[in-house]
Amino acid sequence: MSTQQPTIIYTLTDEAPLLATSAFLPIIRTFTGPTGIQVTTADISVAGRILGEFPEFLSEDQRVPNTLAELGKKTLQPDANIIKLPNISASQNQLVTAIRELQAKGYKLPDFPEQPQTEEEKAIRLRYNKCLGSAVNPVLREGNSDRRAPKAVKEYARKNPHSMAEWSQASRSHVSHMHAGDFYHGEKSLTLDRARDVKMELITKSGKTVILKPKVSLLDREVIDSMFMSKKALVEFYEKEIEDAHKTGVMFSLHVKATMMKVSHPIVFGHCVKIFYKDAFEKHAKLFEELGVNVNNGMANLYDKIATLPQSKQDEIKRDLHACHEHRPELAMVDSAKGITNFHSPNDVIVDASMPAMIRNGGKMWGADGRLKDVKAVMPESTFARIYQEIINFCKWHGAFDPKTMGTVPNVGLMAQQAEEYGSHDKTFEISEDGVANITDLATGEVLLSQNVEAGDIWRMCQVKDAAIRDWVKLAVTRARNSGMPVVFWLDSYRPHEAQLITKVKMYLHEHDTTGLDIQIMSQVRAMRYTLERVIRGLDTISATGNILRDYLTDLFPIMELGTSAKMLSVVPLMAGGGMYETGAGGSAPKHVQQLVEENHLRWDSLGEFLALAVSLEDLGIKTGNAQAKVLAKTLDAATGKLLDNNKNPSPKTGQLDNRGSQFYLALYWAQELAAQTEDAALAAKFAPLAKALADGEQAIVAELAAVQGKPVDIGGYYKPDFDKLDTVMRPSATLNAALATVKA
Ligand SMILES: NC(=O)C1=CN([C@@H]2O[C@H](COP(=O)(O)OP(=O)(O)OC[C@H]3O[C@@H](n4cnc5c(N)ncnc54)[C@H](OP(=O)(O)O)[C@@H]3O)[C@@H](O)[C@H]2O)C=CC1
Ligand SMILES: O=C(O)CCC(=O)C(=O)O
Ligand SMILES: [Mg+2]
Repeated sequence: MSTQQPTIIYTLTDEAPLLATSAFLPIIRTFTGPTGIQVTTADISVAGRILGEFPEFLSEDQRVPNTLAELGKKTLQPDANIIKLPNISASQNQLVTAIRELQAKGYKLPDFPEQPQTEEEKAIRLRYNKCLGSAVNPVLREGNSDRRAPKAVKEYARKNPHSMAEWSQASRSHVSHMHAGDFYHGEKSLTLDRARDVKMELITKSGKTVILKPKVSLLDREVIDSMFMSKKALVEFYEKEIEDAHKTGVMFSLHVKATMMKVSHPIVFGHCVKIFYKDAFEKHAKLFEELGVNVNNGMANLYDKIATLPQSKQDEIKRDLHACHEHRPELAMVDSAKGITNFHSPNDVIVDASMPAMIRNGGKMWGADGRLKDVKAVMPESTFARIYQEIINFCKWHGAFDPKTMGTVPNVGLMAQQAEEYGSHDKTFEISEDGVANITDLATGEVLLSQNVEAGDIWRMCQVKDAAIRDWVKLAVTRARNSGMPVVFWLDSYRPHEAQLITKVKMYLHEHDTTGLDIQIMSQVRAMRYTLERVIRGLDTISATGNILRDYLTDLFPIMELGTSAKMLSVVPLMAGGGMYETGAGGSAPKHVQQLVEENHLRWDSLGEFLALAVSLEDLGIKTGNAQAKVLAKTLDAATGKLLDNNKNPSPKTGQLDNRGSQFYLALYWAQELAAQTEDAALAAKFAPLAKALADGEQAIVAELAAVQGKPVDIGGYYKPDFDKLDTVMRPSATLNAALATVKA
């Protein structure tokens, strides 16, 4: 990107956010056009990433560049200004479906090798693996995370509180986690004394050396961890908890993050399914192996694989699976109407969103009969699960939170430079044989960290670079200073990794003037308790956390405070000087696409996009000295405030104002704000006619947008929709389109 023109890069992602973009980009360009700010796009959708990975299989005109890699490079340049919408972190099932859709569209991609045998298949599988799970965020997040509810949004939530179910002290809901044998209990950690290249190797009991990762280059003062999850302990834990739920008559649910922990959590998930249906799996072990059933990809995989069998055999397997339910607890449902359970796919229940939803529902999840019930929430790894038990205890005692009065909990999260779990994907292994797992210095042969492991254990290495930690501490201090809020670092001195972080946090705090600031370090459970005690008193507290708690808390608190994390401001100040502005903290909500396709109503709330665009413009204004960008930012913020005040956000119900209507109101208010401001007379003059046209056309536009609803629409694909069709569907108001077209750059 050699252009001198100030540029914002807007990402094209998947599902609902992409749909919203089809309508919003033309609006953005209408407003930025006269100021010379360029808005370019970068396609990082799962379909785009697949195509970018396999150019040699495609015809010339089908080829696309590896946009994600290019955008990753851009994040390392000081002028980067990126608006990042949520993208699919694909499960294997989603990836396979996306590949099939692309193949059906004429892209001659190789099939996804589920069980690669030949070298060629293994190579293809490795390339497809790059598109699996959380494959985008670790590449782009070259900075730490600053997520908060903007003042106007918090005020709006106070005035228009969302519904919160009641909590009863008699609730039987609780969290179950391991007390031994999990990553927490087996963790070892150290800070490097100098830059080193290391390897990860397994020395088996039988005397073999298996090199699992030949080389990892580590920097001076980097923190590394070696940890493992014992398969034996995990399986025993599941047996015990499933039995406990059955005996005590409470519903069972499993909460993992198979997208972000894309190697370890599908395995953790798969063991649970196999234990739950143990009898059926034992009986059909040989057949399942022949069929290549892999329930790490959920029960959906099993049903898919047995579909090729004769009907009588299929019926027998289904009967045997059903029979297991006789002596197993009731399972929480993802979709009780369609009979989809918690075990259907590992990505269906993603802990950051699923636990807050449960807590908001008074500690309940849906049962097979379509009723809300108390539930045992199983999160095997104890490291972070304990925070949820603490908040459940709190709700049982104090009742549900009150959005009208509760304080806010912004987050400053450590995630830069593939920090912690983000960097672990290629350093996580399922151990093949009993032995010793070592992280060994390549040059000296010195064993830095060593673990005794057994076959089936999951062993992984995480790392955090010193510069990332230093930047995180700086960001926390800056946020404390700018907001006047206290900061709590959620760090547990009993956890080896966090003990290393505590030393560094204390050291780097000395680099800042912290006079008058309230900065504390507390273990996670204490931090939760302390924060909640303040929350119910209406007091605000910044949480400074590692990567996983960043993810968990930035859904948990927004969902309590605002009803959704979609309304969060989510900034990534890039360490190289640029900025990435994420929209909300939520995902891509597949249900939303279904509703659009069936009923032509898009419930997706683009408030996150509006907030992100305003800070992106402001940053551009400051860094390039473009005064008009600043005016655009200020007026957009005011327009967003007005949108909230006037309740013009989308409704989930078909027939009412949807995403497109909400965007129309934003455009109207933005144009009015621009016309009314006095800082830039040229801009005021440019947008006055648009403000008038939109105000005059309000009734017609809203009617045109409403008229299309209630009927199915065709967008030409799920993973790779047809952009022309999208344009037609997402921009159905001729009056609005004509008004926008009158503004000339
Ligand atoms: N930054 C990123 O790129 C992220 C990507 N993801 C990906 O998103 C997908 C779905 O994840 P999931 O855990 O279900 O999380 P989601 O946040 O997509 O969904 C949870 C629920 O939150 C509500 N919601 C979230 N955002 C909005 C919005 N802008 N407008 C209206 N409602 C919203 C919806 O509730 P309701 O339907 O009740 O309105 C939705 O069903 C996965 O592929 C996941 O990997 C997830 C998190 C972050
Ligand atoms: O990278 C991911 O998949 C996690 C995304 C997410 O949920 C978040 O950043 O809040
Ligand atoms: Mg999240």
